[in-house]
Amino acid sequence: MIGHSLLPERVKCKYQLDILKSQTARGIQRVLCALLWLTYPFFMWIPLRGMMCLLLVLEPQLRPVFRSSLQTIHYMDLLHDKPVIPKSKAQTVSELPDYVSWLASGKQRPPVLQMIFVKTLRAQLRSDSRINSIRVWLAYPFTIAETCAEYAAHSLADTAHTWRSQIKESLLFHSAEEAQMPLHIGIIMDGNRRYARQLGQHALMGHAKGAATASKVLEWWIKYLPNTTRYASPVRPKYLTCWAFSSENFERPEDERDGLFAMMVAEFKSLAFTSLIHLFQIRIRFIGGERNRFPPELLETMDMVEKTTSAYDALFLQIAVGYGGRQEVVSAVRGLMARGQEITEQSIGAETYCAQLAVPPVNLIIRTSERRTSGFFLWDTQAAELHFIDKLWPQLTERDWLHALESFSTREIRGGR
Ligand SMILES: CC(C)=CCC/C(C)=C/CC/C(C)=C/COP(=O)(O)OP(=O)(O)O
Repeated sequence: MIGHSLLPERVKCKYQLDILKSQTARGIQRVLCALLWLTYPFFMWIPLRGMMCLLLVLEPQLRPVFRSSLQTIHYMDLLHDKPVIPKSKAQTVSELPDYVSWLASGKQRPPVLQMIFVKTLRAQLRSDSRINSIRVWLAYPFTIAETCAEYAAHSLADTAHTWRSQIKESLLFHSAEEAQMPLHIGIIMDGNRRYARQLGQHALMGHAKGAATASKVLEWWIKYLPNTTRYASPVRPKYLTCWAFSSENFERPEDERDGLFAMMVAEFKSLAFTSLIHLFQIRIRFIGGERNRFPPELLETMDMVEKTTSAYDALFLQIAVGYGGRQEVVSAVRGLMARGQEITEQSIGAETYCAQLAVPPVNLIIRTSERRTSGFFLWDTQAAELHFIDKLWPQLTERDWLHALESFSTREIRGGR
């Protein structure tokens, strides 16, 4: 429990995370939860709606107890002991179903019982008469059956998917020669809003799903890194850069922008407490400009994450926020002019974010949903290979990631020679 030891004492005792260490306590906890969820519809006759809404609001706080994973810290604002909820103007009762969807759109698929609860509650919140409430109650067994069937189908699909990936992985990485792998991968995450729009949801729901995909990508990056745990040859540092927020994104509607800021705070804090980061000694750094346009809380969080991982040097994760390719070149040139230095290819090249952080130029850019680079590492991508995926970012799968690596491994890279 690496992440657990990093949590502040105040948080550890308040959220009783140590209960998760005991198998028996966890078992009892689960039985109690199951009893609660199963008996809850029978209390329908009592005006429980208010209490259920309260439960919903408390849910992010209860999540650490219900979920046996430190990923739960994901939505917690650890510094202030409160759940992180995307800000939306005047949250009224009529908007609660959206909030329910947001809760259900966490990083991982919620446990089956919780899902049944969310579905029933959503139907109840929509029911405007006693007759409709009774209908929801009568439909309860069907909701259970439907959700269980959905979960079974998902588990089967997941198993098939894992097998497929494992076969593909063994073909790629266990061949006689070592596969040609990119040293530095750059990712442009695109399509979150379109994904939400397709589902008739708020843009922030798309971003929440996008953030979940970003953490899966981190896992895949590590999982398929050759020369780490599986290979005997010496470990070479590897680099991953994710473009999370561009200079243009500042112009998004206020509620979306503020929601994105809140989500980034939660995501970045969660990164600092993710075991993977500490196990694989990943150093996290933020690149980009226009820091004065970010809220102080986000700046503090970025600072905290950089400090927490500053001693690591095995793998390097760069997160671009407030980044624009032209802005990067302009600020490099301005820096040179301010110091009275000559403007040459070499001098500009030495001023880019990559050069400043001693990160090699990008070898592979992966972008979803669009076929352009939008100025991503304008200066440092001259020799980069491009891989476009015709899917929206939240739809990216492990198979797509493997396919990108496989495609890179088969390219003939001559670097202009
Ligand atoms: C840990 C980590 C890296 C977290 C990042 C959080 C995250 C997912 C940020 C992405 C935000 C963004 C502007 C995506 C682009 O989709 P879009 O809104 O432009 O979608 P559209 O093309 O459909 O409009």
